[in-house]
Amino acid sequence: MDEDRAESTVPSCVSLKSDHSKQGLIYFRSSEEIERGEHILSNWDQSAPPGESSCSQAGSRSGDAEMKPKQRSDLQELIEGHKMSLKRRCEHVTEGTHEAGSGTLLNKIYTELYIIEGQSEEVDTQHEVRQLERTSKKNIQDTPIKCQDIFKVLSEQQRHIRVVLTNGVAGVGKTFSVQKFSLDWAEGLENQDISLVLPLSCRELNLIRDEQHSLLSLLHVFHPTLQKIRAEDLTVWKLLFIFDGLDESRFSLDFNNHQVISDVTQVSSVDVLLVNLIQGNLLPSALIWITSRPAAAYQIPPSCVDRITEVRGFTDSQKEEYFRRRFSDEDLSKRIISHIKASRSLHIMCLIPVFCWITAIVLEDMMTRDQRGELPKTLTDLYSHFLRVQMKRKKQKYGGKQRPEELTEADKELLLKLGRLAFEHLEKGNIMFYSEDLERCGLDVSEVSVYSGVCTEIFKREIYCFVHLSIQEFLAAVYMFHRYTRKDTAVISQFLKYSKPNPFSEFAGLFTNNDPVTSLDGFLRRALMKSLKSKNGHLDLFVRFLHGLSLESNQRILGGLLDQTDSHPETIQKVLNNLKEVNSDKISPDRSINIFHCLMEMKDQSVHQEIQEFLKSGKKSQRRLSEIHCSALAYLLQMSEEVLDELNLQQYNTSEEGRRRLISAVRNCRKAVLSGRVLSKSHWKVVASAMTSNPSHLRELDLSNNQSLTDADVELLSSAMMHPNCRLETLRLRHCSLSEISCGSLASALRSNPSHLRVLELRGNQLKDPAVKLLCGFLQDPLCKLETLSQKPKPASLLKGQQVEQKPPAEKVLSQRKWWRTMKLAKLHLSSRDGLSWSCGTRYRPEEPPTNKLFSWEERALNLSSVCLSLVALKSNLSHLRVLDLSYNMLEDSGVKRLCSGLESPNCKLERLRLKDCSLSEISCDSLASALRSNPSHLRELDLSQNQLKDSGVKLLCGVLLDPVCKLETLR
Ligand SMILES: Nc1ncnc2c1ncn2[C@@H]1O[C@H](COP(=O)(O)OP(=O)(O)OP(=O)(O)O)[C@@H](O)[C@H]1O
Repeated sequence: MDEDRAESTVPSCVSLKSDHSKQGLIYFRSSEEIERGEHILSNWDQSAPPGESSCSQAGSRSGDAEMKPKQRSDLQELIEGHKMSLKRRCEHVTEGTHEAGSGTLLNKIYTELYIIEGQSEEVDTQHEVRQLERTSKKNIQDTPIKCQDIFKVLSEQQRHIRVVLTNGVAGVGKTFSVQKFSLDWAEGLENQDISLVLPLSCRELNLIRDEQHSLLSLLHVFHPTLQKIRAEDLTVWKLLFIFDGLDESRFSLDFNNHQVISDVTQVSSVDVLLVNLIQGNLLPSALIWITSRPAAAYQIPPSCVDRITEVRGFTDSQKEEYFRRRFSDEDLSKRIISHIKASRSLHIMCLIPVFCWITAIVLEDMMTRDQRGELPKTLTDLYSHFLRVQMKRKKQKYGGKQRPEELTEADKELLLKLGRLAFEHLEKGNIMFYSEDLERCGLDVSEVSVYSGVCTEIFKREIYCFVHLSIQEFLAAVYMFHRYTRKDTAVISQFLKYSKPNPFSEFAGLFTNNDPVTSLDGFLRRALMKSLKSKNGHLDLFVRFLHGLSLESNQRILGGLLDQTDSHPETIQKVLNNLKEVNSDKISPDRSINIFHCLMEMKDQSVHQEIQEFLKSGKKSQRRLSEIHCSALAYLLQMSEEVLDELNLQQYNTSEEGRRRLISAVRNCRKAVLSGRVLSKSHWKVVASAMTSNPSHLRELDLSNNQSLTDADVELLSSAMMHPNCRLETLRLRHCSLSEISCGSLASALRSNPSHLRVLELRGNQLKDPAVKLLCGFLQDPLCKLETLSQKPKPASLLKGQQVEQKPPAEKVLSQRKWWRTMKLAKLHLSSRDGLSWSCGTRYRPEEPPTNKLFSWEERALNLSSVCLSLVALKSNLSHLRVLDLSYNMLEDSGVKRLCSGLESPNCKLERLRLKDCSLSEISCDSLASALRSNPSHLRELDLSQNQLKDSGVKLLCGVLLDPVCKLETLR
């Protein structure tokens, strides 16, 4: 691929530009092709479907009419010449393993990719490998789209698609898709309504980022076959510009503040031309396709994009097809496929095509030449073999006296320099580097290219980066492990510096003056701790490899690159024990899962087997699980094809830390009960990611009794609720001490995404009026179909009496004011909600008797809110409220009077009203009587028991009962 790309790099283009005789060669084509070109051009001119492109209608005809026959045939020749050139560039791919110039045919190895419309969340913030582990399952809700249909309108809802943004992690097949699309077009197979497909790699555009160009001259530079194209041709043709690899661009796109350019001959910088093209100022009818790794895609404002797609890599069947296509030897491909299927981590990783390529290289080499060796089962095995095969190829290519497996000192030096580069940039989170960076690590750019057997396969051109992040991580681990074996204290302590000399730390003594280098188990333990503290997991794979490299068997594969270490069985056992016992409190459960992966890299299967047995056994709650068991279980549950019905942390017999480690499994369950735990931000982040993942299975979440839930945590969960992927229907937040700020967050979530949440339980939160008022906001939603509005009863004795009477007059005034404020709110908010059980009162719990004044004051405030909420529901013209139970609340007569204004509303369909023990007097009976008379048709049950109604009050009610229209059946 790189060799083919070279044809389009500036140096080669420049030489073609200055030597026009070469163009004659390039433009050579057969007469059939010219004929076909004529046909295509006239076809497009006359029959482009209406609405496909404004330029294809108006522009082409006017241009066509004015065109002289000679001009026309020149243009057709130009298009045909471009097609031939593009075909030549795209039909071969060089995947690194091939000798220069002998690329494989793209069509031979190209395997259909799984591309979807839309994109998954999180992809940019999480480590890509772990991301893949999670997204490896196909989502039935995804809309797959074929590469060649990327600009096609596929449903009636869609309008003309002009700008497409395709996301995808490194090595997932974005460039291959671009190449396949271009080849199919150039061969006349697909998308023939497009006159010119113009791929422009962002990596190559970097080379002219300091130059000034017009769009026309830019095309001349990168597509020399189009030298003769004129400005007016560009405006009448249907063009497709493909900007491949936005993440590699070194220019920044400013969509807000830039020079507006609408003329293809106007000169400016590349970034300005790009922005104008994307915004449609320049060639508004041209189609634009941008591909990018997700982390860079944010540069394009969503308003400019008509369709987002994501290349997800290979599905399980596509993985198999890849290997079948790759090897003509059927038996070999069968053996490779069955080996991959037998190893879960390899199988998951093969979701990424570039990983399939690495696997194919290694397994082909081992299965065809080296029949004796054990086939790789872990990632460290595989990557060690990958490096070995690369070195072997280099030897075969350049010759040498020693056996291909043996490394010369120069080889070792080069690999370790590469390792240093990989390591230093990994620490900084960099995946791309420039020649200055190479030089800093003692790497000479020309030296790198001489070692093409190793380096051209590892590096891409121009800007340097490793073919895949995992290769960078592997080389970095090799480097760090080598430093460890050489007792390089400076580098090691620099790396592990976060917990340097603390005499009380668990690592005390590891770095003493007398013994400056740690033991293997101490070194690995500290590296693990460092990776566990990483926010985004950028050292996860690196530390997995470090553990894998501690095994002698892996060191051997690398043919003397690493000095043998103190890896005798006792030390290894110590490392394994450390992994099983490491304390990862306050660490993200996702990070903790990596501890289990480290065990697997060290080929310790015990924990995995024990958890498999645990899953098979029926007595799950009896078996005691250690923390590492919990991480393994969390991983297996998360990866399971089956979605778990319920994850209830309380049901597992383990420590608190063990329970916290299980939280990652929340991503693959329908109901999660995480109540009563002390959880930190990292845990809530996992819950939020479960709510927003694609697909999100979570329907019910019980977080009750989580006193550690902060406002920031509620905000995090609320914004997850606003996410379009979130399908949460029930959220229980009982006794979480929610503040007004938290209620504000919840309210805005409910308002912005009202369609899924049916049940919100806030009981026991001592919410005050302002908090309830905030929550009232979501009742405005016309979709809301509230059916039950209830406050949990509390013993009357606790609310009656002195506390209320003791309330100072000032508080009473305040209460009145609050009341009126909320009353106003009631007029504003007309709403209802289906199936939503609303409880916002405090529930009496014997262990917390409300003895202080504040408690009763809060109770009172709550009652006011309850009345308001009731009014809102009762008066709503969409009201579905049938049962209203406000028993045991200090409503008093004034509260009932206001409530009755709701009952009198013609919209009110209330059937049961319960006002038991609400401190009501005969005055309330008067209000209720007139309400019942004015709206007598619905109320069937009225409970006024345990109130001081007196005879006069009962008499008033009896008057209503005599009314023939009264439907009241039960009066208590
Ligand atoms: N559809 C495919 N069929 C066969 N092999 C593929 C396919 N897609 C990708 N590959 C393999 O994966 C490698 C990487 O693919 P590609 O360069 O297209 O990835 P990318 O998404 O552009 O990555 P990056 O973001 O790193 O540029 C290719 O060199 C090839 O070996």
